[in-house]
Amino acid sequence: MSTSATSRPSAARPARSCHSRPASKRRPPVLLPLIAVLAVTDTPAVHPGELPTTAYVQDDRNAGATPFGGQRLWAAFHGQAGVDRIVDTLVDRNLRDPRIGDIFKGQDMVRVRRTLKEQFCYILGGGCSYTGRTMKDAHKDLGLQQADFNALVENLQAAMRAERVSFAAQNAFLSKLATMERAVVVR
Ligand code: HEM
Repeated sequence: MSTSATSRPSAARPARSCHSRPASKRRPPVLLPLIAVLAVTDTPAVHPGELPTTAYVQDDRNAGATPFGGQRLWAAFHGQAGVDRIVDTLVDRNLRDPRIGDIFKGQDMVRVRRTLKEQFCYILGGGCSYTGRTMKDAHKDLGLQQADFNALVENLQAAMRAERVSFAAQNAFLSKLATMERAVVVR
């Protein structure tokens, strides 16, 4: 078996390492600032069937409310399966609703469904992470009015009723969402 001449550093052209350059000629460490910027602006992964969004910092606090402690609310909403049904009913009702349906048309409803499920699970104490944008950012270009907010709340109440969530649990959850009104509605 012959040894290939190319596998050895040639005597005429000794192998070079960047560390052998004098410090003054080394390339500037461009990767370090790039990594620092990415850590702050954090481009979230694009999930299957969803459109990319502009970069934002992912944080559970973007959900807009702190989670309930314990498992009481999570159980009252029938866990993940119950939350999935409620969000699907809510989104379907919103899309069919003549008062607010047009606001949702043409939006990335795959993403809205997914992030709403995460947000509800997070707030209800189901232990999910919320990966979406802040309520202010997500709604800033929609020009939403109080009447739009009220229509969505009505649809959510109907979805929770259909899931047979107790009125006490419905009201506890609605009180968390009420605090987001200022971030969602334009005044
Ligand atoms: C407390 C009430 C509300 C909550 C908790 C909520 C929650 C959310 C969430 C989690 C998202 C996705 C965020 C993301 O993409 O990162 C979203 C987006 C959206 N929401 Fe809401 N929302 C509320 C009120 C409303 C109302 C009243 C309307 C209209 C009637 C509305 C219309 C939309 C639309 C159209 C989007 C998609 C925006 C886009 O992708 O640019 N939301 N909302």
